[in-house]
Amino acid sequence: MNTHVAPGLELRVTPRVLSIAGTDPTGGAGIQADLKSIAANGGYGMAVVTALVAQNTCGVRAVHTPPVEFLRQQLDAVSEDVTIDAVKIGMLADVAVIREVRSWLEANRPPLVVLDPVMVATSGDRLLEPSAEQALRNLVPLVDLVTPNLPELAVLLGEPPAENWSEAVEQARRLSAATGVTVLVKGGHLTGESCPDALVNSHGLLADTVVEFALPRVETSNTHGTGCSLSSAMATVQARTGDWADSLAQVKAWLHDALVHADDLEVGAGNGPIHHFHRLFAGKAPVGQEFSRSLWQDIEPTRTAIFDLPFIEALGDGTLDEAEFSYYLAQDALYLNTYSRVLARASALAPTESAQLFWANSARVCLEVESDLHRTWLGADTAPRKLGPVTKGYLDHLLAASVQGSYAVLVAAILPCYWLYADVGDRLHARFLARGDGSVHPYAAWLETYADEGFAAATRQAIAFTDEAAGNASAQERAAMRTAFAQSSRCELDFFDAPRLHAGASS
Ligand SMILES: Nc1ncnc2c1ncn2[C@@H]1O[C@H](COP(=O)(O)OP(=O)(O)OP(=O)(O)O)[C@@H](O)[C@H]1O
Ligand SMILES: Cc1ncc(CO)c(N)n1
Repeated sequence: MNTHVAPGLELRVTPRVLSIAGTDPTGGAGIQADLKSIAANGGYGMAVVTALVAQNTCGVRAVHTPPVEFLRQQLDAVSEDVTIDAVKIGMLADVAVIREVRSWLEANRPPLVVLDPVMVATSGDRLLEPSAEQALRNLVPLVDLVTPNLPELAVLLGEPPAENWSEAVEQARRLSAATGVTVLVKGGHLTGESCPDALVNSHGLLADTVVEFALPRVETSNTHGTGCSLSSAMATVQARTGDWADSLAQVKAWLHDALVHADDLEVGAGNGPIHHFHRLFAGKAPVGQEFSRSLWQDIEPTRTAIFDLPFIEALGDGTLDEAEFSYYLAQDALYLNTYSRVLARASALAPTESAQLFWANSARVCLEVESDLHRTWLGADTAPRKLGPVTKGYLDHLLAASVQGSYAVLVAAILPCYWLYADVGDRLHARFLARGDGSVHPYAAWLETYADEGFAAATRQAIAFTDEAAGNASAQERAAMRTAFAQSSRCELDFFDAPRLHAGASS
């Protein structure tokens, strides 16, 4: 089962994101901001320092650029050990640094690279030698997304700065056309009530589209590091969602609130930092992975009970009675038909396009791929099957969740169907391989369907969408999600036990 949104991109719930940038000892910009931004957006942050900057909220005092050999040692130390899902590149200081990062990128291209073409700090101080501008221009075609502010956009094009938003978007179009790279043009430097950003594309499927997001401009002078924070957040969220527009919508909303709470921090006398962890400090419920992890912990007894079932034991070692397996599969075929409609309902309720696409695709794949297995196994046996009592109970629960209208509760009800099957498939398959006796497993096709990496990837996405929904849900809704998840898990347990109880009665 393959439900990836963007082909070739391995989406991860907790992406491993590397920032290659300069430092800010006051913690508001550069690498320090990147690490906070990556973590605040659910990633695992790593950092390679290009330059040490003696700066604070008022300005830059000095820059020390270590030898590029040492930069390369840092880059290699990370990439020879860790799989990097996304890279954000910030301050590059001079030509030698750009050359070294470029050479490393050419040898170790991670799937996702975001370039923030840092040239000048919020304070007006230069962070890139003017002689390095051409080298930076030449780096742009190597990346996936470039995030210039208006003066940087002008320098990259060798044109005067845009004076208004429509000129800026036109310039972004020209940069995208010249480089083949998606441009995130930022309106932070304009004035006016609204603060627009736009994703501009000139190539591929999205050719000539401009996706614009504007949020109200926040009345604050504490905007130090917004550009750094935006670009590293984009790298992180994109590695999880695979959709630039969805990523920008999420990141923009987060950044807006980080600006709203910036004044609370009272850091420095100049342009202070934004509040990266405003959501955590606001005492909001667990977001990101924490919520789904706690769901999984809640159902520990149910998971243990599943692995203790005679049905699962026998399915794993291949000794399962064929009549019981046939009963199970026939009930599962009935189940999957309605389940597919429940997935389609999740798609209809989904708050973002990437979620909508994921659930719609899941509805299709579940009918196609899984019912293939059933057709093959059940063969010409087309005798009408009666809905067993456990199957009916499970479907009633899912249908109830799908009609009561909460997307969050519905996805929580759906999730055990992914997660428990991925877990059972993985463990039983590993157990079979560990036996290593070369025997043919009678239920190998079943094990392979659920131990498959594609199914695991889909499960990770379903988990991420559930966490995302939890992050936007009220405390009451999250409690209902917990109940729905636990209830579906018990249904899964009963479903695996049903053949033992009912196979003889009606198959
Ligand atoms: N006052 C504000 N209110 C709301 N959003 C803002 C404000 N200032 C900047 N932004 C947003 O912050 C992000 C960074 O934009 P900006 O154009 O300031 O980039 P930058 O100049 O690279 O940032 P930096 O200040 O780190 O140098 C954009 O998403 C922009 O829309
Ligand atoms: C190190 C560093 N990178 C980027 C910026 C831009 O804000 C900054 N001030 N410092």
